[in-house]
Amino acid sequence: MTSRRVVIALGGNAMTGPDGSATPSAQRDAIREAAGHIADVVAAGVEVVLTHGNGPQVGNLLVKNEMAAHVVPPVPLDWNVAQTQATIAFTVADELDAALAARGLAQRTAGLVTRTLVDVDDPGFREPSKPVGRFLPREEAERFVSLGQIWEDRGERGWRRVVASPEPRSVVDSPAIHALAAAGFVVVCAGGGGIPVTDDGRDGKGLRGVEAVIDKDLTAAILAKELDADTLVIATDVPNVMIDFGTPSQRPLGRVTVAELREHAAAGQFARGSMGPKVEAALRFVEGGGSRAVITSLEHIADAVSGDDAGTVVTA
Ligand SMILES: Nc1ncnc2c1ncn2[C@@H]1O[C@H](COP(=O)(O)OP(=O)(O)O)[C@@H](O)[C@H]1O
Ligand SMILES: NC(=O)OP(=O)(O)O
Repeated sequence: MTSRRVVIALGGNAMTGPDGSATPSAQRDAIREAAGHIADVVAAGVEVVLTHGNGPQVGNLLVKNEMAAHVVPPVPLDWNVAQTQATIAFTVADELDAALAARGLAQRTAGLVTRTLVDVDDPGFREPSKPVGRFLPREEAERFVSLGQIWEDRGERGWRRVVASPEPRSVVDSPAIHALAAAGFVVVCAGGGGIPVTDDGRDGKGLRGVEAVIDKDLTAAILAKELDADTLVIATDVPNVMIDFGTPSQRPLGRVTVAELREHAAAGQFARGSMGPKVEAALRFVEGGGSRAVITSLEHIADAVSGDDAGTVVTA
């Protein structure tokens, strides 16, 4: 099977190196590796629209802002999201253009600063849930909690700061993404779930950025639907979604229907803040009329696009 248009969502694991370090060189190396796999998909004749996470990067920018607040004016979180889109998109463009050229392809990459519409009264503003930035040991995290920040125990790797994360409603810049893809560009867009904007409370004066970080997998599901993609690929660091993850009875899910996967989700199989949103995004895309969604690791994405034998494949 060959797909006409595919949306690929790159997870943080694919962009920051094996230990989660977000140094420029670790990011560059990880993106170079990802670019090779994405170029293989393009080389198979598929139109690719690429989106990506920004959790580590936006959390780090937030810290820089706060630390330098007495020296230069701090900027709001939505500005930080925009800045991560720019940095990641240009890095992906460099690496992907090189990988495309190495495969003899004339196609080029275009990055687009992208806004995502959210509701101003979304409960996600009142109950922060999106993990960003670095992991810290509990004692260090508690120091920041005492300063008013919200941190959460993320298990083995330590504690992580969480910020507001409203539900994405629509991707404001979808028409521009569609135009660039139709013109033959591999488009990098809606990074970090998109810059959250609302159209409420401005008396018809247009959109306004709001301080939050949207889940990129949930935005990817909307983007794939709005672009009429036939497949949504969510690329992370595990080849399959697992049932009973991390226990002796763990087993990989291969092909699965939305009804089966909804049952597993309702039974609490998928962790909030990691596999949970990926599964939810896959379900929403297929339930919304998309033909299939695949959750798999980077090295399997070309196989996941060309057939049904790689990764966890969700169909109606
Ligand atoms: N049921 C599950 N099946 C597979 N992986 C799971 C499951 N539950 C939690 N995970 C964890 O989810 C991780 C992927 O989520 P996350 O780290 O947020 O990905 P990314 O940064 O690539 O978007 C895996 O590395 C794995 O540790
Ligand atoms: N914005 C977002 O979902 O980023 P991560 O995928 O890096 O968590």
